[in-house]
Amino acid sequence: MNITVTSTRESIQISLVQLDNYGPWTVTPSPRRETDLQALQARLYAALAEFVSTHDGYAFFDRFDNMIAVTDGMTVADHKRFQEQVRNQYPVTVSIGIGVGETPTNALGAASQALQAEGSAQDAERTERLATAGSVGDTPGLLTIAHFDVVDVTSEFTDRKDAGETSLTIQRATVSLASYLREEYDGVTRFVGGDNIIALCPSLDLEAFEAAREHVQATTGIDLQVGIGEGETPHEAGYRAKLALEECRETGQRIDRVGLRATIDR
Ligand SMILES: Nc1nc2c(ncn2[C@@H]2O[C@H](COP(=O)(O)OP(=O)(O)OP(=O)(O)O)[C@@H](O)[C@H]2O)c(=O)[nH]1
Repeated sequence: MNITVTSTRESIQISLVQLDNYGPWTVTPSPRRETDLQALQARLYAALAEFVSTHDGYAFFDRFDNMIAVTDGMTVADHKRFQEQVRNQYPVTVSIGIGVGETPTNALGAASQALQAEGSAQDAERTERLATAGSVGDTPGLLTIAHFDVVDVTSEFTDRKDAGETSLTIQRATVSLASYLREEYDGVTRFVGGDNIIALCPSLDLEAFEAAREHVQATTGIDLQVGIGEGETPHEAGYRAKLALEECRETGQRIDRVGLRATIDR
């Protein structure tokens, strides 16, 4: 195990990006071909990921019609630019709730409530709303990101087991971890592809991450390893988490943390 780095963050900013009136659109004038909808959703997610990346943010596809981004430092004007980009390039528009909270769960809850106050996701009159809760664009301090993955997924699952069974196994691990971190620590946790699960967390000690790992092992039998990173932006924190995860892979330890001593040059 690596050294404990103590850091605090007073707040985190999370944006909830919601496609406007998407449900009715998918069946108007008649149900649209499913693969066309899948391609559109994938492109919109790619657009969001690339947009927040230019501001060193993080993005999660969530349910695709509702996407989440960690947008610390991004202003209302930045979000409006993304709305304009979607309007100009796609056959749909998006509304956005921006929430600032003391914990990831609080921030996402605040973003949700701000957006819900603007009207229903299936209200044809609610178009391109941008609602805020808290001091947007002003979240100084350090952010914590934990990047989990399944130990040896390739040799234990991908190369040996039925792909359907493997997928369900990863989903079970995700639900177990996400529920635990939300209930215990107000974390927001999402599957990001492969065997990777990323958690936005308050500043926690290493014992908390070990407890989360043990919970997943006890409830699903899945052995997770986790890299934890801190930084002033989601990218910085997430990149350090990746460096820490690499350390786990090299050493065989299950938890590693990379603090600010690791400089980020990419
Ligand atoms: N989104 C995302 N996917 C990744 C990342 N790293 C690996 N993957 C995906 O996860 C899959 C498994 O890769 P690994 O986790 O390296 O494989 P492993 O067999 O579990 O090996 P160890 O992690 O060393 O235990 C790959 O096929 C990739 O699709 C990452 O940083 N982000």
